[in-house]
Order: sequence, then structure tokens, then C-alpha cells
Amino acid sequence: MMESSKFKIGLCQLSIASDKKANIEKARSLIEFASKQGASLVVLPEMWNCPYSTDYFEGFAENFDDQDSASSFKMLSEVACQEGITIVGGSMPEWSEGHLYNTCCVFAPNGKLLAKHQKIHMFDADVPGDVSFKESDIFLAGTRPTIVDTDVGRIGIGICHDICFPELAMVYRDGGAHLICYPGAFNMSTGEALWELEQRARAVDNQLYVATCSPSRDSAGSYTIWGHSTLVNPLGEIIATSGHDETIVIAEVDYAAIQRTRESLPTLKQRRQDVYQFIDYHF
Ligand SMILES: NC(=O)CCC(=O)C(=O)O
Repeated sequence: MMESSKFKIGLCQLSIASDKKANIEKARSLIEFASKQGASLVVLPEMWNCPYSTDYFEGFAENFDDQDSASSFKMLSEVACQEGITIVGGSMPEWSEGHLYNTCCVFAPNGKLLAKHQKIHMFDADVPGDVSFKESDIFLAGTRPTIVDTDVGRIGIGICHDICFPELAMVYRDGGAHLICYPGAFNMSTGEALWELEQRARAVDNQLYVATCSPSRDSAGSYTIWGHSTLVNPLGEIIATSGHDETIVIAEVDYAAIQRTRESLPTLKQRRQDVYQFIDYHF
């Protein structure tokens, strides 16, 4: 399905408001702008249509099968088709079979839905005096990894806290992914400590590209977002990144770097599955 090993990616680091219609309009104009800059793959942040707060998720959620009310879903499909680009549509709160999920939709250049990833690892954290959040109070966790073949390569999808689990990234690598996209919304605490580290670790361990996209910083709510949307290459090097303000990161992905890295540092071939198990020898 892939047409070329080189292409431009656009990471839309949107500022999110408590007005859903405004979020949809903003996202559309940033996607169009990224496309005009030559991006053939555009990535949005986690919860791009809704503030990252348990107070909002339910009210902003969409049932994607209900085309009349799924305005965010519809916009992504329309703009993918209008611009002829692939979109990894960040995430949105989704109603499905009576449950709420944190869901990423991937659209083809003809506007067709290619894949849907429901966030697998719930962000439940309580650091006294610092960050406290419990996604599992409101969302049901997804149960399946998502790998999707697109015009811009084979892409694995994870949403935010999913990045902290190397096992998921390894499944994507073993499934032949060229790139893992993680829409995210890290906070000031774990953002500073872990955001860059997790991205570079997933990329270098698996020798593939990692792209992340965050909302821009909003200091008004209780959960302050870190920002710093980034593209990392298979050597774990940062190709392009941003600060915390609203912006679009445009960068070039070159999948030839995957093969080059894997040939010169063949760690994937050197794996020793025969010894990767703990045996207590009682020395
Ligand atoms: N929205 C999230 O999943 C936040 C994840 C996070 O901050 C982390 O440390 O993990």
C-alpha cells in the first residue's frame, strides 16, 4: 500500500477549549495547514475535541456509527478526503455498546476509516501533591493492539499512557510497523520526567520511527499539559520537536533509516528468547 519511503508528517499541537465546535474548527484548519505544508500524514493529540478532564469526557463523547451527531469523526473523514492525506485522528471520547472509550481513528486519503484503537492502558496515577487522575473511573480499557496499513506505511497506534508499555511497542515491531504514533497528553510532572525518554526508548528498542502529538499547554485546568510533540528516528534521535505552545511540527520521515539502522546494529536478530526468562537457580 505504501507509495514512497519518504514523506512529510504533520503533528498538530492544538490548544483545546471547552467548546467542542471550536475544537473541531481549529483542528480542521490546522490539518489543512499541515497538508498545505506538504504533510501526507497528519497526527492529532489525545482528546483533541475535548478538554482532558473527567468532567468533560462523557458530554463530548460520540457514537461513531451515528453519523448525524458524530461531528468530530465526520470532520476527520471529510478533511482526509478533501486533502487526500492519511490522518491519525488523535483521540476522542467514544460511546460504544454502552461504554465510554478513549479512541483513536485512522482515516485513509479517501476518507474511509482504516482502524480504530481504544486506549489499552488506563492512566490511573496518584502522586501526592502532584498529579492525580483516574481514567478507569470513566473509560473502559481497550483490549487489542492496532496495526494499520496506510499509504504512508504500516503504523502501530498507542494512546498516551500506552507509550509506557514496551510490550505493546514490541508487538508492533514484530508486526512489521515502520512507525508508532502516540497521541498523548502528558502532564507537567511525568511530562518533564518521562515524555521524551519513553519516546526515544520505544524508538531505539524497536528500531522504528515514533511520532507523538500532544495538545498545547493549558494552565487553566487542574491537569496542565506538557506539550512537546515530537518525531524520533530509529536511532532514538529527535528529528523535530516543539515547545508547549500551539504549533504544527512538520518533519520528514525516511523509512530507509529503519533498514540502515537494523543492518548496522542488528539487535533485533541478536535477541536471545531462550534466555529471557527468570529462573531461580538458588546459587
Ligand atoms: N493521558 C495520559 O495517559 C497521561 C499519561 C502520563 O502522563 C504518564 O505518565 O503515563
